[in-house]
Amino acid sequence: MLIWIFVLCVIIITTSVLWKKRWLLYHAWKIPGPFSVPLVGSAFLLSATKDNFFDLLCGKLDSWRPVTKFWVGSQLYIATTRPTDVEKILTNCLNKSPFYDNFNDIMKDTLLTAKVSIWKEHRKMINPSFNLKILNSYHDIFVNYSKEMVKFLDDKEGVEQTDFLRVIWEKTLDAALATLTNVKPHLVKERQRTITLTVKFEEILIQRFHTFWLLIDFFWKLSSLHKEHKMVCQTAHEIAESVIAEEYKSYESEDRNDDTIESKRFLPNLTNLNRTKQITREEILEETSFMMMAASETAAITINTVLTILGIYSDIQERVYEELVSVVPNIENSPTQEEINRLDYLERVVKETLRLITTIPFILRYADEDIECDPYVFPAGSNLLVPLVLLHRDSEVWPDPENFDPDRFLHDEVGKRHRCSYIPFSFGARNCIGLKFGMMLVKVMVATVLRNFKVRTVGMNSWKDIQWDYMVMLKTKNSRLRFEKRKF
Ligand code: HEM
Repeated sequence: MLIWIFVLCVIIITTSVLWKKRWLLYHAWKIPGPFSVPLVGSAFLLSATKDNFFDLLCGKLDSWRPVTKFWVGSQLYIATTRPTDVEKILTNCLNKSPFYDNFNDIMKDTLLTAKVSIWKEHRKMINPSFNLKILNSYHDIFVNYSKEMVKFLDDKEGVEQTDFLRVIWEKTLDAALATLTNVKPHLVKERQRTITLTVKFEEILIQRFHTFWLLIDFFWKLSSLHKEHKMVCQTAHEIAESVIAEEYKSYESEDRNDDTIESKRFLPNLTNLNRTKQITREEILEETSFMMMAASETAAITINTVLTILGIYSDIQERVYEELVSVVPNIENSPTQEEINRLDYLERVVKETLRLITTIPFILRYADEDIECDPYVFPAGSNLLVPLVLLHRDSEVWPDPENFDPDRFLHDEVGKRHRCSYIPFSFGARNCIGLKFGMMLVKVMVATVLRNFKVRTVGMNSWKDIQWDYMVMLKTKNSRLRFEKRKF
């Protein structure tokens, strides 16, 4: 008897779940996709170690392109590499996928993760701090931290750099603090630990994703990894709190003038808005913690990848150097903002690097409503995966896509492509707020290093020899760089 009651309950629950999801299932059914089994979906096709997950995911999505659906448990994922679909998704779906909830312990209601209602308010408050006038005032600060990198390399000339990313990251973190806040970086105790903690946070998440029982919340919360994760998040917040405390101190000690450019920077601006109760201190803490990481890590990774690529393709590096010498003839002079803007070839090199090796290779949105992408409907309730890295390597858009060729970004070539065929900073209202900041910082740092040094990548002949560490961002794993001082 009991067994029959149990079977009946299972049938009732399954039918009611299927009934609730009938539209999702109906539209999903029409979209092509790999084999999937009840409860697990197609997740077993994506099971891999952390070392080969990125290649496996790219390989599978590539073989299922241009549009595919797959199930991970009860969650429907739809991936597309058609630029027209991508434009619709990034314009209409501003909410992030529930996948981003994994970051909630360290950054809950931040620009990256917040639900659209909170995001809209925060973005409106933060946008003015990224206008061109304010960004232009950062140029000299970026130059100063670039010179520190040159000084570091002068002291270590000829020494093989096996973790140059860390060296760059320390400089980009200081540059972010010196520009986005009014705090002098050296006053922030243990700021270098932020980097160690960020790396640890990412490692813990990777370990969680690759241990299937840790994906179940109940087991995750009982695990020692979760305890470690909590400790990392707490310490990261303490460091961000110390930045905010310094900001408040400088706020109180100086004669206030709210019309200066300095008062419009990211943190001073939020501190002002806190006085008028438009944002809480808790929200400022979350946003600051995330912004420092977003600004410093993405830029550092991009600079490291550009240098690694130029170390491999020495002919391209020589062209960058020739351009640098013609635009900034006197090595004693730091490049001015106007000179940096004239480095067209360097800009094309950075863009081509971000095409082939997209720092953030995937983004995920959530469909709150049905999105029509002829002949399919991406139904409300699905997770929409935009594989930027595959979009950027689509042979129908990019002839010989695996060839590193900066001239793809010559003005006339750009005009021939769909505007969503190249979007390393995402697209639409929820794109990267730091696009211009990031491009400026990357160009200034790379230009300053290459004006002084020739870089060589040890043991690699092609970008395909680079191995990758993937967790949200794509970092080089095996890059060994050697710097030789240029003779003048
Ligand atoms: C230099 C290389 C950079 C790249 C390739 C990059 C790329 C991206 C991408 C693809 C997104 C969308 C992420 C998603 O939707 O999941 C994003 C978002 C974001 N980025 Fe960047 N970024 C860079 C630098 C920066 C810098 C320097 C800052 C800060 C100064 C920054 C701040 C942000 C913020 C706050 C968001 C969330 C925006 C929102 O949802 O409103 N990024 N970035």
